[in-house]
Amino acid sequence: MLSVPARLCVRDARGFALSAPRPASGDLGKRRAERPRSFEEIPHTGSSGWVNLLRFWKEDRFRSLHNHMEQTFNALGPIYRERLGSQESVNIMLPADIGEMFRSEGLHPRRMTLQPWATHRETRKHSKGIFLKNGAEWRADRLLLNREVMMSSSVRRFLPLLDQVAQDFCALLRRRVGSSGHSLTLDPSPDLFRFALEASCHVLYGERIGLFSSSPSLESQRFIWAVERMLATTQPLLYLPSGLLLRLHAPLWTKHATAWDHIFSHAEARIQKGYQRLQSRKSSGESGQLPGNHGHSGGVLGQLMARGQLSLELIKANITELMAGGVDTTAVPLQFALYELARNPAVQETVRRQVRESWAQAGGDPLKALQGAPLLKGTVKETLRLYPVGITVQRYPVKDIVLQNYHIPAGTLVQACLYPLGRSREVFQDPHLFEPARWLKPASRDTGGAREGDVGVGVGFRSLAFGFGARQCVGRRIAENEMQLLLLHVSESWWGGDRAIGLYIQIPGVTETVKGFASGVNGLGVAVGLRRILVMVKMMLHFLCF
Ligand code: HEM
Repeated sequence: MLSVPARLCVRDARGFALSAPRPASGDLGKRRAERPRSFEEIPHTGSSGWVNLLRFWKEDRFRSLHNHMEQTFNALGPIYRERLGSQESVNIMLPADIGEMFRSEGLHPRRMTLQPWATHRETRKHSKGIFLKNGAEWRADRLLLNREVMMSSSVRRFLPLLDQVAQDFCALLRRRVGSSGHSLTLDPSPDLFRFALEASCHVLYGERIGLFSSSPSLESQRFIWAVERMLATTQPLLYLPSGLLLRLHAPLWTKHATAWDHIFSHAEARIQKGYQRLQSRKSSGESGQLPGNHGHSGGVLGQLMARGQLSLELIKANITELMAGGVDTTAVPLQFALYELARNPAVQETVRRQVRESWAQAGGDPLKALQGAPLLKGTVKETLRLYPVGITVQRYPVKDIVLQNYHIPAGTLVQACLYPLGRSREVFQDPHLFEPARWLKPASRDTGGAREGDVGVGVGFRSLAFGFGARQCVGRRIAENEMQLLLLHVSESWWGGDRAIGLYIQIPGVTETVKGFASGVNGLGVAVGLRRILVMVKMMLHFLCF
């Protein structure tokens, strides 16, 4: 059996770690028994705050951040300090410490502010939504939004909308596969971005914007361009002083602000339409919900307007943030979920079998179909364990706490680092394996083949991709269901044909091309990618010549 030394890190072809980051301090139990040490004694990375920030301003920010954190935990142990710009952060990775952080988050938990977004709202005199607000103001809005997107009654309302988009997306893929001779190799990321945007618009506005059509309207094209540009410019702006760039009229800032302006005016147009519809319904004596284009509720926007508890300005602020928060966050893990399913044929087969049975019994009801296929939820959780989009979950504890026997004063920025947590052997058995069944409850494990001693046995704070507690991701239910429904229809679409129909997933930067969703008889197979062929040819030449 291959054993990995504690400080050695094995990586896969994409540069993601296969071995777990291991706490360097040997005897944690012994250290806990000692008197708490001072904050200054927490191991420090030593580099300056601005150097740390600039290090992450790379094309692949996620990977560089993940690798940096993992290497630092390997070197310094399960807790370390570092400067981020002008503030100090304490980074942790073990569930017990993370639990302690959340227990002291207070009634109004706080995260780091996304400064470019906040500067845009301040300069344009727009209200902030829950993403950017704090304190009692945040809580008041958040409770109203929870009712529209987190409660099970709201899930039942938006599930058919998501299902329709997922089915249309798969029909589009099938057509494309069909017209290219029963097999298609694609980089799924631009398509998934469109899928996520179409799904968000349907749920939030109750409106389809036609992104799957071969010629989307000019308005939709402008909108997708604005969302793409806003997301692309947010990343570099995180490491630069937005206020200064604004004063200098720097092109980067102007692009960011103009993209936001467009997203806001898109929301405003929908609000005006909704308002007119609401008024005409009221004047004709009807009350209650707004009908959307497809006979549904007019989306979350319609619900918020019909209830009338948030001002139109606050509705606009929150709807715009929900739109911005939900596109990349689902598109990226979906790409990795397809990739992992494609390169793990046995897992894919198990998921597909469960999906088929459940879909057949559900009679077209998406809620029943998802309930009968818990491996879909496991697939989403497992993907987010290995590829967390959030990188860290942050809190400023409201009281002094002790972590790893170090004293942390109230108000310090503490960050739970999701990637080292998800790949830690202290926390997960065989963390490098993609096993959706590890998240099943013991009773339903038989179908999924999980192993004894794995997750689900009482230790919390391991699945934190959506954060935790009162401030956890408000779009969580939308995201989970959107991803599960897409995987359901993708799995179901390519089942059981006599002829091999293949969707080949190819992600730039990933060296192997993966053959996915081949015929139902053969399941998935991994195709040999170009780079690997070149390596094999080189090896053969080597043996032939020498
Ligand atoms: C896989 C998809 C997603 C992931 C992994 C994700 C992750 C997160 C995380 C980690 C947080 C911070 C939670 C905390 O501090 O405890 C968050 C907050 C938030 N997310 Fe998501 N998110 C996803 C999808 C979405 C979607 C689809 C929407 C909108 C429809 C959304 C809207 C928001 C908003 C508005 C907040 C701020 C909530 C608050 O501060 O009260 N997210 N998300």
